Amino acid sequence: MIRKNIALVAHDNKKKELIEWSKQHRDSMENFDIYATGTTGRLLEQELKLPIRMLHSGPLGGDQQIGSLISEGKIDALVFFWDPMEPLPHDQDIKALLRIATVWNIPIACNRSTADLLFSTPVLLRDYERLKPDFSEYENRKL
Ligand SMILES: O=C(CO)COP(=O)(O)O
Repeated sequence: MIRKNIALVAHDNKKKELIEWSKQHRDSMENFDIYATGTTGRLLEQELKLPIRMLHSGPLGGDQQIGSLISEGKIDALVFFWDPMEPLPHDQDIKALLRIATVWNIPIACNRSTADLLFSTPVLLRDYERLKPDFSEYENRKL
């Protein structure tokens, strides 16, 4: 079975929820290589006792690092519990991450119920072969 890569990110007001959720799904987590932004990653490592590939903290570029990995085809799913109630200094990075994940057709779970759905099926782990978007029209456009 090919190991899949998952990115986990949560804003401060959502970290508790992400940790609870990931503990609930710890068995499934073991099957993934986990990437996370700095503070989220540190907390997850403490709680799950699983290796986490830690990136920068979000405001220092972590969202952009995950976006870059997505555009290189290295992330298979994104669980991003972002905070809908508070503006953050790196709002543009957050928007950019959500955008690039959409562009590359990555499954994105932004709340617990969607994350539960994502993990309630073995599809993501086993036979899930994400349809790669066709960018040829964009790449070959005549200017
Ligand atoms: O800000 C974040 C995502 O936008 C998350 O960063 P931290 O995991 O470092 O808190």
